[in-house]
Amino acid sequence: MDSQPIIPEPLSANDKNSFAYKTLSYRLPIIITKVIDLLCRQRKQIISIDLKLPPEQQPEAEEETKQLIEELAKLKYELQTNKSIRPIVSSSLSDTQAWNDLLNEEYRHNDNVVYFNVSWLLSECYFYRMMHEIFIRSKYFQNFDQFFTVKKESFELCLKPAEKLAKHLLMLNDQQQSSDYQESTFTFYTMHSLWGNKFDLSLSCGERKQTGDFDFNELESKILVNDLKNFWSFMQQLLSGQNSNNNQNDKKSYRIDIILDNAGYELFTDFCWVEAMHTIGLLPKDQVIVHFHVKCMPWFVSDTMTSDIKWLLKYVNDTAGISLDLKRLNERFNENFRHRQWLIEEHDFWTLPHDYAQMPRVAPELYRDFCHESRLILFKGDLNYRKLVGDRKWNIRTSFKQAIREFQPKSAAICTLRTIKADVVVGIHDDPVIIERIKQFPSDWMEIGEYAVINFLKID
Ligand SMILES: O=P(O)(O)OC[C@H]1O[C@](O)(CO)[C@@H](O)[C@@H]1O
Repeated sequence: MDSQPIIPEPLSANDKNSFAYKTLSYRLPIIITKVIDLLCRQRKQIISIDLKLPPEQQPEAEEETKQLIEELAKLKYELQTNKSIRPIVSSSLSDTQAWNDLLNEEYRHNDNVVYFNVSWLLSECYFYRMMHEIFIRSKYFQNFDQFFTVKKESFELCLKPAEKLAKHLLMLNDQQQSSDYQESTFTFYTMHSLWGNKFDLSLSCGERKQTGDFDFNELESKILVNDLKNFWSFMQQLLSGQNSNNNQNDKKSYRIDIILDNAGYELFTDFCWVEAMHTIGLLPKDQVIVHFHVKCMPWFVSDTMTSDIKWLLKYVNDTAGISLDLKRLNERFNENFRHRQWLIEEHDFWTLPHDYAQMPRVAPELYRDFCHESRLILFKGDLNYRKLVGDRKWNIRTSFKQAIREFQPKSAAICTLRTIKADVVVGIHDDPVIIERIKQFPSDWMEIGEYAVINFLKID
């Protein structure tokens, strides 16, 4: 009899030794306290500068902040006292039905649906969704992004490395397309995009700690699964496949998808990755369309929304004192969007707590596009990785292919670039050297964002 692979249970804060437990007990309360604090201290600036409300509406909006603070404090209390996770009642958002469907499913299987007794994915996503609900229900704060200030300040701290990278990119030689040159450039920009994932502001509870200066030689040994070579071979095949197609009418005939993670410096490195690949001829601009997938609400503190992309482009363009190189590169990004070579896509799926193995069932149109239209799906960051592998208690030796289960888009390659910030990792080969090394790591090595994985998979 064929034995089915055993699917381990999801991570949950019901385990007091888990990072999920720490997250719900300590990190999320700190994050929401900072939002409350922001509304207390900066409500006047938020109302007049961020929301640009006319003077006659400002007193009423200021009054409304009291209500918001009360509701945020209540949400924090409900989390800390392990209250029930209830259906979403009054939202005007398009994801409400999907949320309530999945919660109803949860009530059927679980007779105690409270924060510390559901999967970590469900409790953490629900928390951010309910925080957003508070603002959505308000009169004046519906478009307020409670994390905008920290995202903005975090990028401002990285201007120097951004300028340096821009300078490098502008000097790339678009004529010199030898394979060695392409490979070393590909590696350099992939490393930037990978380690750019350290710029998440949720792990640091909103503290801006990173500076952007990375020593890639030193960091190489911290990449525990490194499928970069396979990723590189695929990029070459992609190009040669296109080149062998002599039919000029087939130009612009393929797309790639990047499931973005954090705004600010990580987003900038992601744009640099694509622009560098365009420049050295690996992703020729006249043949590829890049779909950037963003979140449609403030999410896990620093996740990218459409407004963050617009802010970045405008900020670099408008701010005096920023280097000419960075401004010129930014103009190229702008042009890519203007010419629709780069597209921004929003979908509710990315802010639902679903494991990506459920995508074929719950977001069939998205999955269909991935299967039929896309050549490469690049997943950035920790949360995307958690969702790909179902946020389950996998043995670290489990293969990536097994861990992603039903998420197997035919014809597209999948790549993840992730710094490890949650206690789930797969694909660590039985290499005794790596296993020995891991034994020497600090006990919280999966929680600190100091180690990384690059998984690459092409399903044929
Ligand atoms: O921005 P990323 O890389 O998805 O990280 C998200 C963060 O959220 C969590 O997944 C949960 O809080 C952390 O483990 C991680 O720090």
